Amino acid sequence: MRETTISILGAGAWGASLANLAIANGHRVRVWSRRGAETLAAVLEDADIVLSAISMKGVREVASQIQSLTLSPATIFVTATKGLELETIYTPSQIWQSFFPDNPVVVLSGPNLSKEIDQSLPAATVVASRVATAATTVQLAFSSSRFRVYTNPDPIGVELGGTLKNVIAIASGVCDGLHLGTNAKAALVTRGLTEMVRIGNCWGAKTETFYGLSGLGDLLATCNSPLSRNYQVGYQLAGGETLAQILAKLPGTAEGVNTCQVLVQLARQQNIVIPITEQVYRLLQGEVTPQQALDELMLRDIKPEYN
Ligand SMILES: NC(=O)C1=CN([C@@H]2O[C@H](COP(=O)(O)OP(=O)(O)OC[C@H]3O[C@@H](n4cnc5c(N)ncnc54)[C@H](O)[C@@H]3O)[C@@H](O)[C@H]2O)C=CC1
Ligand SMILES: O=C(CO)COP(=O)(O)O
Repeated sequence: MRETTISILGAGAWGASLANLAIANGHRVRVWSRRGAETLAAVLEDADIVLSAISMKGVREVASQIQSLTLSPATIFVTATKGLELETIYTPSQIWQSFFPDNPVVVLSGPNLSKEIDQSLPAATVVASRVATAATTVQLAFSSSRFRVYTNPDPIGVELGGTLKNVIAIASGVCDGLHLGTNAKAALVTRGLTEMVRIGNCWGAKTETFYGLSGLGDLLATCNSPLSRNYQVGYQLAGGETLAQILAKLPGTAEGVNTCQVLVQLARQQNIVIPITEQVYRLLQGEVTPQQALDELMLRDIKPEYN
C-alpha cells in the first residue's frame, strides 16, 4: 500500500475513527478541527485526500474557506457526512463538487457506528464516485482486515442511503421505546426502505444501491442499535422526553432531525408520498404524540404493497 497524505476535517466521533483507520494503515494523517490550533492551510498542504467528517451544518462554511487555498486538481475530496442542506436541499457531495468542480469527489458511507469501529470490531463500507480511479484510491487507502471497503459508481445513491436512513432510525427508536414488537419493527424498516427508494429515485439514485451496504446495511445497523444517536432520539421521545431535552444531552450529532425537515419540504413540493417521514416530522415538531403517530400510520387507506 502506497503511503498517502490524508487530511481529515472534523475531529468529532466519526472524524476521529476514520483518522485512526488511516493511521493504522500507515498513512500520514493530519486532523483539522475548528477548535484546534492548526490552520486549514497547514492541515491541507500537499494532501492527496481531504476527508470531511464535519456535521452537515458546517460543510458549506468549511468548503468555502478551503476554496481560497490553492489545492491540486488531483486532490480527492471524500465526504463522510450524512445530511442535507436545508436551504438548497444539496447533499454534502454536491456542496463539495460545487466548490471544487475540477476535483474528484468520493462519498464514503455504510453501516459504520463509530463506537464499534473504535473497538476494532469488523465493519464494511462503500466509497462511491463518478471518477472510478478516485474511488479505488480511497478504497486502497482505508481497506484493512477490520474495515472492508467496496467501490460503487452511484455516489448520490450511496450518500442518500446514509442520509435518509437516519429518519427511519428515529422512527425505529420510537418503535422500540413503545415496545411495539418485532413484527412492527420489521414492517417499519421495510416500508422505510420503500420511502428511501422513492425519495432517492427523485434525485436520480439507482434503486439497487438502496439494497446494498449504504442503504439496507446502514438501515439495519442504525435501526437496531442503541449506539445510534438517531435511534436514541426516537427511543427517548417514546419515553416522554422533549426533543430539546434529548438533544441537550445527546453525545454528538443526530442528523436525522434536520434531514426529516428537508425531506418533508421536498415531498410536499413534489408530491412524494413518505408517510413514515411525515409522522417523524410531526413528532419532532411536537404536533403528535408517539402513539398518535403510530395510529396515523396504521389507519392510512389500505393499498397494494407496490405502487
Ligand atoms: N458517529 C458515527 O457513528 C458516524 C457519523 N457519521 C456522520 O458524520 C458526521 C459527523 O458525525 P460525528 O462525528 O458523529 O458528529 P460529532 O458531533 O461528534 O462531530 C461533528 C464535527 O463537525 C464539526 N463541526 C460542526 N459544525 C462545524 C462548523 N460550522 N465548522 C466546522 N466544523 C464543524 C464539529 O466541530 C465536530 O468536529 C455526521 O454527518 C454523521 O451523520 C457517519 C457515519 C458514522
Ligand atoms: O450513520 C451512522 C452509522 O452508520 C451513525 O448513526 P447515528 O448518527 O445515528 O449515530
